[in-house]
Amino acid sequence: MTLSAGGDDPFRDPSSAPRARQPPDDARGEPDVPDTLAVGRHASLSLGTDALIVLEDKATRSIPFFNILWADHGDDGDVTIQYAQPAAKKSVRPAIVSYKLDKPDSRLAEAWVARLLDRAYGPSQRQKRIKVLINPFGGQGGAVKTYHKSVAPILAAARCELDVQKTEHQGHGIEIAQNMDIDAYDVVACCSGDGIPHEVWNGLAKRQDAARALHKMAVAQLPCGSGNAASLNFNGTDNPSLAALAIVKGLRTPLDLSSVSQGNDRFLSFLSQSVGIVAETDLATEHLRWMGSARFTWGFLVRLINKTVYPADIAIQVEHATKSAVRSAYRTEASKSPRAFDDRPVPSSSTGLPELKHGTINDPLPPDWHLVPHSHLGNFYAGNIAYMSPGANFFPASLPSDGCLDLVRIRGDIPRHTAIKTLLAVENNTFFDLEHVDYQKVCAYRIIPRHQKTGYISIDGERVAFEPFQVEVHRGLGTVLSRSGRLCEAKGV
Ligand SMILES: Nc1ncnc2c1ncn2[C@@H]1O[C@H](COP(=O)(O)OP(=O)(O)OP(=O)(O)O)[C@@H](O)[C@H]1O
Repeated sequence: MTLSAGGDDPFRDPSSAPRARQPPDDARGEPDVPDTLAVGRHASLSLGTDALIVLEDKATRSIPFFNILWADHGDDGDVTIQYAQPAAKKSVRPAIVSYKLDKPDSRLAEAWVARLLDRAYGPSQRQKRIKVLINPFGGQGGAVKTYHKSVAPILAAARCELDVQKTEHQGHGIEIAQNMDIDAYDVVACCSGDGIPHEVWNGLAKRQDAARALHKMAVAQLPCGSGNAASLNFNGTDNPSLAALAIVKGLRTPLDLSSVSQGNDRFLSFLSQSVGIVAETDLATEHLRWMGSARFTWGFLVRLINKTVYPADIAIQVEHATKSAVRSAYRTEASKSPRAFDDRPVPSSSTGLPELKHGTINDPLPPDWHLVPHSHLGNFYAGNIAYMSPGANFFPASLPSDGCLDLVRIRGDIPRHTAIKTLLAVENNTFFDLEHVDYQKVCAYRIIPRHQKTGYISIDGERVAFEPFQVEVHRGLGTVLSRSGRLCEAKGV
C-alpha cells in the first residue's frame, strides 16, 4: 500500500508527514495534543476519522473507535489500549496493544489518551455501574458460562463497575429491581432472555419512586435466552460479546412502556402483546422445543393451513391510521440526528407510575371508544420495537419512544398461498406493504376474545390468562441503552 502524507488521511505515514495538530481547546484548557504519537522508530498511533490507526513496521491496521474499550498511560509515558477484537462467529474478545513513547512524556501521553477516550465514547457514559442479573436457566441453561466467557471480559476491559447476581426463582428479577439502590447503578444488564428485562421493568414499576427508577435505570439485555428481542433491537445483535460491547458504548434512550390491565392486575409490557396465531404458535409449541427455531415456522404453517380464526371485539385509539401516515411518522423521526443526551426531565422521587388515562379493563369503555367485532381475526399483534426474533422484523415502523404501539391485524381466512407469502415477507422485509396486512400506530386499545373458552394471550412472550385486557402506552417511561439513541437496529419503512 502506498502511504500518503495527506492531512486527514488516517493511513498517512506519520514518520514522513508533519504531525497534524488539533487546535487547543481553550474552554477546557487542554494542552495542544497531536493526533499521532510516535512510539518507536517505525511505529505510531494515530487518531483517524473513525478509527485508531496503528502503524508498525510499515503495516497499518485500524481499530474502530467503537471497539476501543479503554486506554491508560503509565508514569514513564507508555500507553496501553484495550479493544474488542473481532473473533470467530461474529463475536469479539478483548485484546491489548501497549507501546512506549519515543520520548517519555507522561503529560503528552495523558492528554492523548484523554482524546482517544473522547473519540471512543463520544456522549456515551464511561465506566458504567452495572447490576448484572444472570438467569442460570435462560435459553439452553448456559447463561453463567456465557457471561464469564464472552461478556465479563469485555465489561471488565472497559472498566465497568460490576455487581453480579444470579436469579434464583421465577419473579426474582421483580424483587431485585423493586428493592435495589437505584443511585448505586446506571444499568441493569440481564444475562437472560426477554423474561428478566420484563421482570426488571415490572419490579421498578412497583416502587414508590417508580417514575424516577424507570427513568434512571437503563435496562439492557445480554442475550442468553431463547427470545432475545431486546438485544436484537437495541444492541443490534444476539451475540453476547457484541451485545456487551454495545452496552459499553450504548446511549441512554427513552423507551415507551405500556400498562396492561387484565382482571384486577396492572403490569408493564415493553415488547409485544399478541392474541391469535402468533401467541398460539409461541406458547402452544413448547413440546416442539427440540425443533429449535423451526418450531415457530411449523406451528405457524399448521395454523395457517387450517385457516384458524380467533374472533374478538376490539376498540382502538388510533394515532396513525394509514400506512402512508405510519411511514411518514417513521421517516420524520429517522431523519433526525442521533440523540446524544437524554433530555427528559428527571421525575421526583415521590412520583409513582402514571395514572391510567383510559381507566382499567373493569371500567366502562371510554365514551369515544367503539368496540368493533372481528369475527375473522387471525392475528392481533401489537409491538413496541421492530424485531421479535432473529430475522423477524415484524414492526419495521416501530419507534422506541413515539408514544405508540404498532398494531398488526390480519384476517385468519385469507387464501393459504397469501398466508404463506405473508410468513416469507416478514423475513424479506416486505411485510409492511402487503395489502392484507393492516398496520397502524395506536396509543391504547381494549380486546375481548369471543366464542373461545380457552386460548393463548402472550405479553412480552409470556402466557397470561385468556381474558379481556386493555393497554395504554406511556411515552418514554422506561430507559434502554441503544446504539443510535433513538431507533431500533432494524430496517425501517
Ligand atoms: N433460578 C431460576 N429458576 C427458575 N426460573 C427462573 C430462575 N431465574 C429466572 N427464572 C425465570 O425464567 C423465566 C424465563 O427467563 P428468560 O427470559 O431469561 O429465559 P428464556 O429462555 O428466554 O425464556 P423462555 O423460557 O420464556 O423461553 C422468567 O420467567 C424467570 O422468572
